[in-house]
Amino acid sequence: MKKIGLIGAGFMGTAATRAIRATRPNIDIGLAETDPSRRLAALEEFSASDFSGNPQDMPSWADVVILAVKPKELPGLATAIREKDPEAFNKTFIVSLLAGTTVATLHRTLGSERVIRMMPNLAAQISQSVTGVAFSEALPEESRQEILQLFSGLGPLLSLEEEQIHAITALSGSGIAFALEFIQALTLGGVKEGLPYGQALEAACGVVRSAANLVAHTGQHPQEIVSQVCSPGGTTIEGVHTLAENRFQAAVMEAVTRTARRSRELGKATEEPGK
Ligand SMILES: NC(=O)C1=CN([C@@H]2O[C@H](COP(=O)(O)OP(=O)(O)OC[C@H]3O[C@@H](n4cnc5c(N)ncnc54)[C@H](OP(=O)(O)O)[C@@H]3O)[C@@H](O)[C@H]2O)C=CC1
Ligand SMILES: O=C(O)[C@@H]1CCC=N1
Repeated sequence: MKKIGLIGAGFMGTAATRAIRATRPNIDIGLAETDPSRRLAALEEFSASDFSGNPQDMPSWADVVILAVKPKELPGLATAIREKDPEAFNKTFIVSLLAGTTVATLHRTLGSERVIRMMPNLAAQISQSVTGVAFSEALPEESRQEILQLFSGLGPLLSLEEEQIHAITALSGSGIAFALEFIQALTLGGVKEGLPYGQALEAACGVVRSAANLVAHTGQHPQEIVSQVCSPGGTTIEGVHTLAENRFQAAVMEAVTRTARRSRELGKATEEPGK
């Protein structure tokens, strides 16, 4: 695969394209973007070909087209392209990053079965996204492997049943924001206790990074490590008690559940545009 097309050079499309370019420096990139300043920035960053005025020509040019517009933009975009070339989307593989939008909706809206759903997060741009992948059943194994290889620069790719994409959206696509909220809260706590903001932020980032690394390197259950930190009658148990009193785990679990629910709602809305 030598050419990729990007429709929607916003936060996520750009992050994914950066990751692919990092592993394949010689790949050709084409893009279509309606926002003029984003278009210029992305054309420059990727030395890309501009398909913004003729997006219907992108699918026959690119080996893979990455769809990275907001879910509500999909019907208008697909109609505009298919009015000019009804077979456009059959000429390439389509990787959709759209939250909620199902493979079945993509089939129907694009008129092609050569579709793949991916749910990355913004850490793709540093090759550290945990990305859920669900393939159209019509896609042969060889094509699946080629796609996984092409997108390997985003970070770990998890092949999932399509229904599980809602969960990975909540945990990873959106979940990175929850982790960042925690980092910010930890930082502000440090500031309240007298640390300068910069040092508190550095400490908070370091602690969260090291906690994740400890779980990965030791293979221990997080709760086991927590119990090693909590000296009887010591400092940590005070903080752990405070988190429990404030229903910290329940709040995070509820955030994941409601986010997954919203992903399902977006899926329904793109199934039945206008609702
Ligand atoms: N942000 C994230 O962390 C993640 C996002 N996603 C998914 O990625 C998709 C993009 O999200 P995100 O990057 O945040 O959104 P952005 O709004 O940052 O980017 C989308 C871009 O697409 C442009 N656009 C809209 N319509 C068209 C069109 N017809 N042709 C070309 N360009 C168009 C928009 O321009 P304009 O502003 O002019 O409309 C905008 O610049 C969404 O579907 C989202 O669900 C998935 C995982 C994580
Ligand atoms: O908030 C959103 O809808 C998108 C999808 C996952 C992350 N951002």
